[in-house]
Amino acid sequence: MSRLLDDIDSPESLKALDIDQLKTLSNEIREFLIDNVSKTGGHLASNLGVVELTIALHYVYNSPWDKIIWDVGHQSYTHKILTGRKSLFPTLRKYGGMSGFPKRYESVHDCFETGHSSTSVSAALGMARARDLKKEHYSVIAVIGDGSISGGMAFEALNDAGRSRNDLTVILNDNAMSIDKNVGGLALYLARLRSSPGYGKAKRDIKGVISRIPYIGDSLVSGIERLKNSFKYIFVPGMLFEELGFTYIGPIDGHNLDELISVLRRVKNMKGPLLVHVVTVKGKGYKFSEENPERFHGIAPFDAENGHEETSPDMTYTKAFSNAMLSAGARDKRVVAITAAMKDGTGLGRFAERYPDRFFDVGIAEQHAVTMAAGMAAAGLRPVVAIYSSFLQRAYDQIIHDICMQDLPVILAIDRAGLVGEDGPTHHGVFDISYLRSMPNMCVLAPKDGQELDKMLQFALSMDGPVAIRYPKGATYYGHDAHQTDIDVMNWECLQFGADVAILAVGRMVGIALDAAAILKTMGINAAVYNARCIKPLPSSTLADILINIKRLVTVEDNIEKGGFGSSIAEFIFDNDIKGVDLDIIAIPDRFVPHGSVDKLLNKLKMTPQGIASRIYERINGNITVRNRG
Ligand SMILES: Cc1ncc(C[n+]2csc(CCOP(=O)(O)OP(=O)(O)O)c2C)c(N)n1
Ligand SMILES: CC(=O)[C@@H](O)[C@H](O)COP(=O)(O)O
Ligand SMILES: [Mg+2]
Repeated sequence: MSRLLDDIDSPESLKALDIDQLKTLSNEIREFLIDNVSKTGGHLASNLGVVELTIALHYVYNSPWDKIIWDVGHQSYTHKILTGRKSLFPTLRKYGGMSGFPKRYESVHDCFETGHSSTSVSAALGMARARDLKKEHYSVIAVIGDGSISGGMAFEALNDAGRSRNDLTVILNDNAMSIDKNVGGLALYLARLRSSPGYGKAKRDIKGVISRIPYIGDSLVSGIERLKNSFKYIFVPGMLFEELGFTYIGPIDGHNLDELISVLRRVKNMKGPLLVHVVTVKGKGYKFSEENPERFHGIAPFDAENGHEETSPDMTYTKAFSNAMLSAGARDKRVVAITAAMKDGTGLGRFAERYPDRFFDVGIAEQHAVTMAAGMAAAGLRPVVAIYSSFLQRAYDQIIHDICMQDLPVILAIDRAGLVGEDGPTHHGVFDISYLRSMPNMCVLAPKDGQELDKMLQFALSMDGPVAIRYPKGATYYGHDAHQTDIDVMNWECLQFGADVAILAVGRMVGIALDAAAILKTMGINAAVYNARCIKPLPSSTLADILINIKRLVTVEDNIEKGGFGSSIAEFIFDNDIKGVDLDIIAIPDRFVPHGSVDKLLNKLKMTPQGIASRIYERINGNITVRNRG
């Protein structure tokens, strides 16, 4: 049977449909999303929740003339379908395939790239101001979730936009969920709006609100009564958003296409900063994701019939951290755990259950999480802030100003360090070594396996200053079975002796370096391999000892080459005026790495055992121009 979806390849083709057809289309899109994401994996629940909203936006507005900005961008799949990318879904998040986030290179309809949360209102206000300065005429719409609107940047932007005279529409997609249940005062406030006993009051006060709208389309200006009757939705005065300077419209049922389209048609003609509050159900239309939106937020391939995911690895670094935190919490009552809306992603779920009083989910607020931890440390607690590497970039200044400058004992547990794979460049955690090692007082550690992670956490909790422990997404390393019970966290571990070259490897790259050394052996090259678990401070006497015997060093790290671990070795050689050393830094090159599986990306970057072995072989044999530009 033919589907309406088969003929939809642009917003124009959508506009040819009537409302009943749009409803049919929304069902077809849901089936399409479930079918495709079950095969590729991806952010299913958020996308199922915005099918009608996305249809209504493209039905009413004229993208790419009008600009639609998707906050985080993880919910942009229907937007991608409606803007001509349906056929690319089998390639979703695969190397060379379609990104899971808006990308300007993919489509003119992706007017602004996202991935990190809470950026859309700032970007939209920027576009609106540019439009007005250039005397152009188009609508700018930011679509932001109830989780993302709680982020500091979103508040800053609302504060600015609310007082501006610029025309701008913020669509608040409220599903009461971040990845987990949404937290904080704003979430409670939105819950009150949703249950809306204030409807009656709103209706009484509507006249006052309308009088504050600077301009309403011609047909409406004439009669407030007519407006009142024709708007089934509500203007609610005296609320937070109104006080900030926005005209608030809502709450609207985000799955009712008639209502959405009629509201957006009117909103399109209104002036000034507007906030349209749309209520949706995360995971809508698929039993398993409605029941369990957390699990279907970002999911690996799964069986669409029963919702079962492909099996995940037994022991990940995240699970090792989770275990280590349970033990740390039992040992020391001063240990507290903080997450910025990533409780399960960072493995803190079990700590939260076991020690609810010592667990803090602050919402999508990395800056606040870090400074709050500094406050806790200053007041005698031992805070562990677990944040993904790329999201921690948000808190760069807070780490310097609030933690390092006061030399406070805050532990940064940095998950998803290195390449994360399918989420791509917005999420790869490849900058943390560079920015953390430049901070005075900061100690930077990287475990090669789960056992070291545990020891590092214990060590960090015994320290009086800041410690960052960075570890990657995925299965822990098992290859090296000679586990030491007495790990000297501040020193490197020699895993293999060899006289021709010393490979100094960091974290996940240790196992890969050992495999590279095995390949080199078959090529007649004896490589020493060191687990460079302490990145800062460098264990200078160990490094100096290595350099007495071996003048050829290769560093291997899953961090950007500029300013990373390899750079610190170059600085050491330079600072100590050590002559005759050949240093090769194998790291992420100076460009953004696309999405794709971690294995595929490492392969492309020639950071696999074979790639590293070949590069070392060629360098030793005279061709020193080989770089990892893959
Ligand atoms: C700066 C930053 N921190 C954390 C995340 C991880 N993250 C992605 S989506 C999400 C929840 C967003 O909730 P909401 O905006 O309500 O969208 P929903 O998933 O409910 O549709 C979080 C915490 C992120 N992308 N960016
Ligand atoms: C959209 C977003 O930022 C998160 O959902 C992220 O994709 C989670 O990554 P993990 O799947 O590695 O937890
Ligand atoms: Mg939400």
